[in-house]
Amino acid sequence: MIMSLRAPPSSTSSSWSLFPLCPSMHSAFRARLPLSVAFSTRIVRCSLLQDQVSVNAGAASKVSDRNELRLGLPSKGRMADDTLDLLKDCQLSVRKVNPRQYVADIPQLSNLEVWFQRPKDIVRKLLSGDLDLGIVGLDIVSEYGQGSEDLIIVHDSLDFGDCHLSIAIPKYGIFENINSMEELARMPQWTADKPLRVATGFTYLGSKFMREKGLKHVVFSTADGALEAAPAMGIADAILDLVSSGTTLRENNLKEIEGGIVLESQAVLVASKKSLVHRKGLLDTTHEIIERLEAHLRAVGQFTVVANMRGNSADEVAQRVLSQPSLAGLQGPTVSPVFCKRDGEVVVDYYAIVICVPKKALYKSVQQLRAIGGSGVLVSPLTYIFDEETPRWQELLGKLGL
Ligand SMILES: Nc1ncnc2c1ncn2[C@@H]1O[C@H](COP(=O)(O)OP(=O)(O)OP(=O)(O)O)[C@@H](O)[C@H]1O
Ligand SMILES: O=P(O)(O)OC[C@H]1O[C@H](OP(=O)(O)OP(=O)(O)O)[C@H](O)[C@@H]1O
Ligand SMILES: [Mg+2]
Repeated sequence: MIMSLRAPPSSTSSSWSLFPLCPSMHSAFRARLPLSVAFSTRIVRCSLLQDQVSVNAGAASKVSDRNELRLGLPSKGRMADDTLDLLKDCQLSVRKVNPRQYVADIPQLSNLEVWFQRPKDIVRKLLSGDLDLGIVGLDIVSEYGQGSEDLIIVHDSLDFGDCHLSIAIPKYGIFENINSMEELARMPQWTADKPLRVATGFTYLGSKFMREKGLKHVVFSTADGALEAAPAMGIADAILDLVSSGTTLRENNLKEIEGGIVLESQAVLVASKKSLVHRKGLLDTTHEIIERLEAHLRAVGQFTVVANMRGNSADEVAQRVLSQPSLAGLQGPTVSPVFCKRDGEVVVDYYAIVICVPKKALYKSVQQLRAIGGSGVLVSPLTYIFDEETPRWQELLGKLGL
């Protein structure tokens, strides 16, 4: 059964009504089975006929007195493997005894427990104080964090899980000539009695976005996957879902529209602010994780290039190298004399230059090196670039007021 979220009468209220939505029984259920959901607290109360059911979706946010630090990682789904691969590349391999065990550790980080959880539960548990750090998509942080000030994005671009959250509508029928959010909002079809039906797993972001775009009459239905089928099944008019290659939309005769992107997302490292401030050792561990992530992620896009160059002095060679736009390196070239023996004497005819070059600019850099007399160009991958203090660490301290 699909559940539907209906906007409250007042657009400023954070309360929504949740109705079971089954095409044939929708209105009957709507009239008889109201369920009220208060998203602003972590307690979800459902009143179903006479029964009172109370579900505690997480303890009130507090810093518990446990000593171990806790990092939440996705237990399944497309992010799970990429997250473990990234940590491994940062020399932070996760040691997991067996695949069904949900707790693990990272030998390099003592006193840190790794807990495998579904991405949305990672965010919930950060808010409830049961986790301190987590790696999930920004989409999940934004949807389930609901703008909480207790969540701090420590690293905002881990370079995987790239996608965007976007509105999509059918290419056919009444939507054939609709190509922007403004046009969608102006359609006369959407009224209080017959609102635009949007299928999504992102009801918090969706309702906020629709309000911002001026769509007053909207009703959301949720499902756990394959949302792209909803319009063709007659269950929804539009969908709000993640898009990466666009293939799923195309294959289901749906299109994105101008102004319809709610959020650009990729994997992020997120932390509980309370934990960072109060939990002993967490700030140091977070610093180490940021440094390792940055060192790896900066290196991924770069090659080390070594070349020999004839010259009269290191200064003169440096001048030549710096005259080329693609050869500046990180801070400038390292230029070292190459000593060789001629007629019994040690002489310097050549200088070795070492620079870092963005992978995308490699061929251009080799051409520029040759143009200024470079030869014997050696190219090798870079594993880590540890710079001076990372800007992200300074930013984090700023956000914590430290
Ligand atoms: N098509 C996509 N391309 C890239 N990243 C995506 C895509 N879809 C989702 N993501 C990112 O991966 C995260 C996990 O997605 P999701 O929970 O859908 O995993 P999954 O592998 O599809 O498993 P599930 O079966 O639970 O849907 C999302 O929150 C989002 O950040
Ligand atoms: O733009 P694309 O590259 O086609 O990717 C988009 C699809 O990927 C995700 O679905 P997923 O594969 O996770 O399946 P699901 O709906 O079962 O979660 C997302 O929900 C879209 O359906
Ligand atoms: Mg999915």
